[in-house]
Amino acid sequence: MQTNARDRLITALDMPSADEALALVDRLGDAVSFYKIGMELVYGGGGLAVAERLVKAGKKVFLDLKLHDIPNTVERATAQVARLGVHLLTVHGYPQTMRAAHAGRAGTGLKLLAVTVMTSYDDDDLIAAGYAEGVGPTVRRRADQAKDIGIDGLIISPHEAAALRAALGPSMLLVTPGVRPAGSAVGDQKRVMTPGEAIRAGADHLVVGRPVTAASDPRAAAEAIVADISANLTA
Ligand SMILES: O=c1ccn([C@@H]2O[C@H](COP(=O)(O)O)[C@@H](O)[C@H]2O)c(=O)[nH]1
Repeated sequence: MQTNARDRLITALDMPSADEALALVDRLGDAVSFYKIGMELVYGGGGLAVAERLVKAGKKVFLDLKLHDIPNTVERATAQVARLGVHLLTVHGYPQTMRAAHAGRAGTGLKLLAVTVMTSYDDDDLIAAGYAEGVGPTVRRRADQAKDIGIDGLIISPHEAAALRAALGPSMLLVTPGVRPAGSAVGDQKRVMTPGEAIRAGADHLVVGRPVTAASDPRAAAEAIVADISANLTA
């Protein structure tokens, strides 16, 4: 588990271009030590180069590609991602996919996170997608399967963190998007908590995008989140 409050915050660099992403990184300076790079920046061009540049600059990088394909493709793609030197990679929490990614990262330092149920989903969304069990049991099933396969951590919402921490123990990394500082817009997220609540629930890392990237003063927004994390780590 990470004890440094600043390293608990992962800022999502959801930006359309490498230039805009790097300008934000400059603005955030030492307020942010851990970045998430996802589909927008990768598909917009330059996301993987930004990832390598951040790693060289001493930042931690989480590549949020949410891999899901046939096992051969997932295994080989994971092995390629491991060559970038990033710290974390997401794959969807399906057993076949998780096993393939686990094989693909063998012998590397890359850690894998399994996406359980997207934080923009509630029970009705899952049922509409054909999963009649709802959020809680589906997250738990995927979490247990991930642990059995040897996956390092989970993408969950803060709402599931306390129960999973109790069930899975301290070594499973619990990474929670769906984090909103008090008073900030929830947007398309449905299972949310504040940074302090998420930390108290047992999350290791909080993923925060728009509350930082869309803030008029992103550095101040990041510092306020780190302060909330810090206050609740020591409480
Ligand atoms: O279940 C999930 C999985 C991934 N995400 C990603 O986290 C950030 C959240 O951004 P906000 O702007 O703070 O909502 C974003 O990059 C998502 O792709 C998630 O939200 N939920």
